[in-house]
Amino acid sequence: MEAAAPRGETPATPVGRPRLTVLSGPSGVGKSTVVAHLRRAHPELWLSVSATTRAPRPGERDGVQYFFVDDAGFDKLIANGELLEWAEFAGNRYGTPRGPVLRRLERGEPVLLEIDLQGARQVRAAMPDARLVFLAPPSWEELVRRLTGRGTEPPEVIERRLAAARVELAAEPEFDTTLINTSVEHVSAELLALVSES
Ligand SMILES: Nc1ncnc2c1ncn2[C@@H]1O[C@H](COP(=O)(O)OP(=O)(O)OP(=O)(O)O)[C@@H](O)[C@H]1O
Ligand SMILES: Nc1nc2c(ncn2[C@@H]2O[C@H](COP(=O)(O)O)[C@@H](O)[C@H]2O)c(=O)[nH]1
Repeated sequence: MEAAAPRGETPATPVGRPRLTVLSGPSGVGKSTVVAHLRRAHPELWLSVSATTRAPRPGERDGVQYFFVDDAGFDKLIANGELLEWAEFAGNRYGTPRGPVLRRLERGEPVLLEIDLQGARQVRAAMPDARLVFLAPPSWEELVRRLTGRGTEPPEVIERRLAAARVELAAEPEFDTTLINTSVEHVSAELLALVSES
């Protein structure tokens, strides 16, 4: 839900100004699937490409899904202040390159980030105007089915991701809006409406 500005105060985001939307939610809920569906229909919608120390999955390409870097490369990004936010998630580090995000916001273009809960919290602290959207599964059983069915992680990594998922699900009230990913088509349309509205 959107917090109303206290009486007599200007809302944090002036009407008509595009802003930063953060999509978060437990691993396997369908964030990438929903964003990919949305961007097939709206290729003009810009999604930040994160840096990560995770190894590429089959089919993933450097600079497309992620910028794949080693630990030393990630350390350098942090040391140089090049990340808007970063977090360790299930044994790997992930971070949002700061420059491209700020340049687009300065040009008045909407920005979409797909990041974990820790990152969402950092963005909220740094950019209070950001809209935080939580993507929730229809049920815990369905989340486990999706994460396992994706077939991209070994069982011990799935366990770590499910442990993180319990923490992320408990943090849902921190978000401005919750969307339930029952249907990719339906939830993509809901997300588009949120990203497009100012
Ligand atoms: N609405 C849906 N109904 C059924 N399956 C879905 C739905 N949305 C996504 N999936 C499937 O769930 C699996 C996980 O989706 P996806 O990889 O997009 O999740 P994610 O939230 O991006 O995960 P991660 O945070 O680990 O990157 C995929 O196999 C995808 O096809
Ligand atoms: N805090 C950040 N989290 C990020 C970023 N990019 C992706 N993520 C999140 O990491 C997990 C795992 O992703 P996966 O591709 O290994 O499945 C997931 O929740 C992503 O949303 C980032 O830049 N910062």
